[in-house]
Amino acid sequence: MYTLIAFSIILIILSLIQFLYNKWTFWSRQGIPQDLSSRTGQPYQLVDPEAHRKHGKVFGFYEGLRPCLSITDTNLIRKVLVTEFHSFVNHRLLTDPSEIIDYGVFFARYPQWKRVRALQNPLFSGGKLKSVKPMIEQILDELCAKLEPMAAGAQVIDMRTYYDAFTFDVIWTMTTGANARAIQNPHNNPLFDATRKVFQKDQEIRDWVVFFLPFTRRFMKITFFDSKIVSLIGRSISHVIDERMDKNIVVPDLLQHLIDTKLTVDEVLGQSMNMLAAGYETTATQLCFITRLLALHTHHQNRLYKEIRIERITTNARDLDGIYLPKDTPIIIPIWALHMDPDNFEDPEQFRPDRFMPENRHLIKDYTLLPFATGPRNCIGRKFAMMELKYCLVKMLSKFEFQACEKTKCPWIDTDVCIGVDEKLLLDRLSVRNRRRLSNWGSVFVY
Ligand code: HEM
Repeated sequence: MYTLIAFSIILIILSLIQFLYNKWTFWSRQGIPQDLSSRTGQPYQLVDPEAHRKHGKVFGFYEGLRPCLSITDTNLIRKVLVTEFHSFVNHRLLTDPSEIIDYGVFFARYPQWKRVRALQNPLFSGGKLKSVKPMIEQILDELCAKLEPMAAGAQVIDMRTYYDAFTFDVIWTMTTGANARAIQNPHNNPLFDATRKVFQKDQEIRDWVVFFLPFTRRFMKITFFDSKIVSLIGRSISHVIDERMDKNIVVPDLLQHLIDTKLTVDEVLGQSMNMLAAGYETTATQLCFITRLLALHTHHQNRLYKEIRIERITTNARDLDGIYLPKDTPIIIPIWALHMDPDNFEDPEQFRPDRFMPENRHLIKDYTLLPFATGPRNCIGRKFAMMELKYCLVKMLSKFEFQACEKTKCPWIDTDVCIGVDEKLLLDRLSVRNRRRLSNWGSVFVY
């Protein structure tokens, strides 16, 4: 009897080893280098370039049992994002269909994605962008007015908060037609606070479950975004919709456009939340990043950037240049590793904005510079974000001078730039103080 039990246990253990061995050799069996180190909780901008330096431009890794492919090979990037787009239409499944944000264009799956994307493209046309310029200018004036007394008073401020407040006020006004007044009141503003928490709270357990044990999510009722926070944001947007319906108010903003396109209420809510999530933290992070670079390289102040990863999953099982990819395999295009590859940019860690000037554009190889991705599913807010960034920087630089101090760190060493999981972004600090020799100019010290 005991012999039988012992034999069964050994058999189960051996089968399990065989099963795991099969799963975790998926890439090596195809001759693709594989990275078995734990990549959990590590900032992408540190692990991605290092792994690509070690394994080359294509390597595989595993999230739990699921094989994922990371690529910086420009030929494969072209295929995934553009020429063979139909096989890689969808983003990775992070949200659950029960979550309202799942209706949003970022999370929507084909063919639903095609419909909601087409409905929203007109919102980012040249004419529409022109119409939101005065709104951005007004919010920028509020930002400068808030910072000016601080610049005059040698006060230490948390500049990350003010950039967050600026981009939040802009996107909230663009979405709902109402100014959330986060710049005026950044520390006691439940809506702003809730939205920041979506990005800054400790996401580790959620990430772990979503990435490694996706099948347990329903059973454990774990959502990718904190449901209490998301429902507070949802209630605020619903309130605006109800008020408009009741009072027959028509405001020419994103929300109205969505209501007019006859989307369901849940779809309207999902799109609005999506815009808020996609349009606020990304742009604020860029502003912090650029401000730090400018502070460290004062000679460039008169005259950008960091990113997230692009992720897609395979629509069906298929072959990509001889690499077999099962259905739903995540393909990761680590933008940071791509931009930091010396094959693409000479001395990538040197801040040389000249390389992006029009006269040098021809030196940039195709598919090596992808801050907003490319192809049919690129960033819908690209032009809007560029306009907002340029306006903000021009205005800030006309009023203030960013100065580095001994605490100023190089952004890619200090800042964890990955989206959604980063608490360290809060440490991005600026202190503002008056510099007499620059007469009425303030100086912004970047930590
Ligand atoms: C500097 C700021 C920004 C950066 C670096 C950025 C970057 C990106 C990237 C890399 C993607 C993924 C594209 C892909 O998977 O191929 C994306 C998607 C998206 N972005 Fe942005 N973005 C920024 C600002 C904005 C703003 C301001 C908005 C809205 C007003 C926005 C809305 C979106 C949406 C809705 C998507 C999903 C598009 C889709 O799936 O069809 N983004 N963004």
